[in-house]
Amino acid sequence: MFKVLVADAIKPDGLTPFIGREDILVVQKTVEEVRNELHEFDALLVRSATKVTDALLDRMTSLKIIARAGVGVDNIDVPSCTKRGIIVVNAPDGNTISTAEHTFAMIASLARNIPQAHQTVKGGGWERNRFAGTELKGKTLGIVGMGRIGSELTKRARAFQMDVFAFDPFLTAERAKELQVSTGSLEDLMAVSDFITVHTPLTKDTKGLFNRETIQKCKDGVYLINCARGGIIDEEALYEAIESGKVAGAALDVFVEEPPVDNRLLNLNQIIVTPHLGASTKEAQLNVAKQVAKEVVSFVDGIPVSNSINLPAIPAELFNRIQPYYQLVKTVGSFLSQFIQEGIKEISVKYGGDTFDYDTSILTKALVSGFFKGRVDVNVNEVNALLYAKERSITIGEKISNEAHGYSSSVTVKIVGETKTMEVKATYIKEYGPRIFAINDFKIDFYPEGHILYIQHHDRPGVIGVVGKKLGDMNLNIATMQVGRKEAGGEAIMVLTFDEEIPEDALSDLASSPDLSIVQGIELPAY
Ligand SMILES: NC(=O)c1ccc[n+]([C@@H]2O[C@H](COP(=O)([O-])OP(=O)(O)OC[C@H]3O[C@@H](n4cnc5c(N)ncnc54)[C@H](O)[C@@H]3O)[C@@H](O)[C@H]2O)c1
Ligand SMILES: O=C(O)CC[C@@H](O)C(=O)O
Repeated sequence: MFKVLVADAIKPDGLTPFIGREDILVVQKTVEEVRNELHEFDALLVRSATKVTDALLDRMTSLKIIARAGVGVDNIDVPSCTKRGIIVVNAPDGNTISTAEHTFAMIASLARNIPQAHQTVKGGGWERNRFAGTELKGKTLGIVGMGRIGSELTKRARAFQMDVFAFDPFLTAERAKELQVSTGSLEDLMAVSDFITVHTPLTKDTKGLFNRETIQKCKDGVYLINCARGGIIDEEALYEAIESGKVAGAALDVFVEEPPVDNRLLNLNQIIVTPHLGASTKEAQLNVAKQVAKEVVSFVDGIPVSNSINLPAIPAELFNRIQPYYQLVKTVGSFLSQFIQEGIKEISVKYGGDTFDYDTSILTKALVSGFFKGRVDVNVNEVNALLYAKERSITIGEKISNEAHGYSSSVTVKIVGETKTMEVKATYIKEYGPRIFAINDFKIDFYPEGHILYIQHHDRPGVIGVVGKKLGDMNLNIATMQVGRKEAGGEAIMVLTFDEEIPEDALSDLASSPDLSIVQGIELPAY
């Protein structure tokens, strides 16, 4: 049973993708409520309340996937998840419209002092002069961060006849033209904008982007809006700038500490605030809950997730195309791993032929994870495979070439160990399935699945008979057998498959035969 912990307030209507799945158990409780069963959960669904720290991950030993019902993953220790092979997914576009609408509501409220006026009237006041505002028409809105929310905001600004000036280092001239916005540096934006709103993630570059020094570069009487993450506008600097009159007002949906405790900004009339409500609409919450629940279901079904933070995205159509090689490289990794039982220095792969016209890094990650699976007792998968190898100073090489060795496509995988080097060539043939067609330059052709016996021997009459007799005496039935050699009378190999696992004593008995130089049992997963 795959156990999912829904730890934060995630809309139950959004959990419909789990309905009818008898293999998935969904538990809606906080981390505290299930503190003694944390090790049992395979998936964790959160919003921003649950802090997914390294310490929590230590206790969730079965965790395979964390889904954030929203955009920002700053409440999740993503590097620690990556190290542990835990996939982190989010719901990047489910709350875009709601957050853009909320931001625009904040801009309009600031311009017309609506929250302050509302409060005064409710208190019996009627101060029309005090709350006179400013028109948005003809004013410049500076948008820092022109991603999903920033881009949506431009449409709302245009409807109010505002000019938009954008700053985003990743915004192309073509996209800016499409969005009908002027662009320039952050300083240019500060110099021309009457209202400035930030829509970036909180990173080391964006933390304190608006600080004592940079705020001084803004127009006098500017309005600042933050509906992204607390800290992008430095809270102390903002307080001082409002007190001095440099900033006319600010709207904050987010704070460095949430909820804000003893925050002086809350004492200022020029500040309007909401309690991190950007994404809090029924539509956004339904969208994000559905998106992340679908991701978890895909994960359970072995379909690649679409919005992973620590894995490359693979569209379903591409995955269907690469799937045969995805599984093949894992199998080849496992095959080689069972041969080379010593320290590894290098794993390299060459992709040959026309199948590989896409980013093959996911295949390389699958290969490396296939190599380590079963070899080490930590969870090595596509999320952490390259990091795991790097931490152990194992060089990973990847090349694309035209050479497919007579097939339409093939992969060549080489492992360099402390004392041994081994190379396998494999392909996938439609309707025949996967084939290993060369091992260390021995030509061979077999289906890499199940219980396999690899034997290396000298090519001379009678050796095959010796092997057959020994196996017969042990009552082991050979399912298939392939032989390969480089030249007559030289070294040769046999690859035999069996319907059942080859017992250890059978392997040691064969290994004691002077005719056989290598005897290796190999277990591979079924296709
Ligand atoms: N208040 C809320 O409830 C709420 C809801 C949703 C999202 N958010 C926040 O809003 C942020 C933006 O969301 P989004 O969906 O638009 O994300 P996005 O990834 O689509 O856009 C972020 C943009 O920021 C840009 N950027 C990154 N660093 C920058 C820098 N130093 N200077 C300028 N631009 C920079 C990126 O190029 C990108 O275009 C999220 O990171 C999240 O933290 C808040
Ligand atoms: O869960 C929420 O309501 C906040 C979501 C928001 O901050 C986000 O990053 O998507």
